[in-house]
Amino acid sequence: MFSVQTDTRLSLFEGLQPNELWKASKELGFPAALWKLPFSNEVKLLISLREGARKCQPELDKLSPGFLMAAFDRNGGDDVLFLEGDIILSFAEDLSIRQVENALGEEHPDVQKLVSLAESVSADTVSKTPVHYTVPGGASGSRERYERIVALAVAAIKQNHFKKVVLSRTKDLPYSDHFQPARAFYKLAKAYPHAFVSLVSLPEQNEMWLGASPEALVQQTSDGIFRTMSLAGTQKARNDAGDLIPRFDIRWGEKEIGEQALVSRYIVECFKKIRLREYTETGPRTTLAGNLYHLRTDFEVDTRALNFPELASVMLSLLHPTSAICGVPKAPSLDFLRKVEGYDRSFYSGFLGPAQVSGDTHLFVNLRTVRFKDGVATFFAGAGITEDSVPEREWEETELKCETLLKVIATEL
Ligand SMILES: C=C(O[C@H]1C=CC=C(C(=O)O)[C@@H]1O)C(=O)O
Repeated sequence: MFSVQTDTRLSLFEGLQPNELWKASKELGFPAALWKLPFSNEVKLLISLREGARKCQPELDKLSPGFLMAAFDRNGGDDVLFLEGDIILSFAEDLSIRQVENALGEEHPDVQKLVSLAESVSADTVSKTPVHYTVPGGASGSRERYERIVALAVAAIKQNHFKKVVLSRTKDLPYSDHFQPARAFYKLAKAYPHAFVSLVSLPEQNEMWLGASPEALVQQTSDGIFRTMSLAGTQKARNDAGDLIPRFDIRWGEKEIGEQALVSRYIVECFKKIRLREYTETGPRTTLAGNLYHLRTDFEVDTRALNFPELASVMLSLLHPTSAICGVPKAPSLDFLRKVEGYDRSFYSGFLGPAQVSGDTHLFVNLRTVRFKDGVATFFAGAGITEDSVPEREWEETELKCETLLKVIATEL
């Protein structure tokens, strides 16, 4: 187990706001991550006082506190990015600092540099002129391609190549120099209390990722409880008047029930592979994720009772990529994606989240996410294709998924 002398004095950081520290770390080229766990008001900011994120294997029980970020396609186990938790700050809802974990100490020159730059970033630099952007609707060039590959996938499923594949697409929009990522993060965190909201800056890649994920991949808390979930099946959560449809009025069709059952079965198969029978399974239940409802089943294991502390690492390597983002069976559906999807998903549908922060690990699937790079905001969304899929509806589903973020941050771009 890792042990570092951690400085927990508030003094140096007192009065600083997350957006000031965010901007300072970006300017200094330090990788950083800002996040909020589902149903929590506490926001955490992790800053890695190093030139880049290091690469590692996600052996969760052996890691020091940090933030992991993995691409969708790990090519049989490629390393994942690890943002070292040199400084981890916890902010209350009123943005005051609740806790500081500073592994380098207040005297460290990079810590001093960061704090003095953050102090000089005045909150008044926030642009007062709102940049309005009308989200374009209707058909785009890529709609045709997407619907064509959905039709191809349905044909492949009917020919028994696989049972399900999750096909994704992107949507590009420009963003202006006035764009304030930390402000967009707070808007999302407020709009989606149930989601894992995160903002990650990767200076080496010259990109930022903002997202509101509804799907936990692997969680392990300091009391030894391991959790994962199967999440699939999608329906609009609001009627045409914009009112939330009550959860209990939601009815699911055969397509969605089957699609989600495949994900649950996949998780159970992973447990079987390691001969683990002592898990609880709750669901499926209808769960809200932004502007959408999904079907969700929760799985839980007491790793202490089983004396199995490495379960989270083992399950991570078995689960990713799950059938909620790849397909069933995994190998032929992944092969189909690599050949047909036609673009690099990068970190979309990979996983990300804090590892060993206060003894807890919370890794989420990188869904409902947008990448900011070179003036282009790229939204990513996918839909589970089964033999009952209708290409037009799947496209519309991906539009709804893009809207999860767009609705909240369009005026910020
Ligand atoms: C692949 C995505 O969502 C997954 C998670 C929930 C429901 C899904 C679905 O209904 O297809 C997807 O499996 C995405 O948001 O890009």
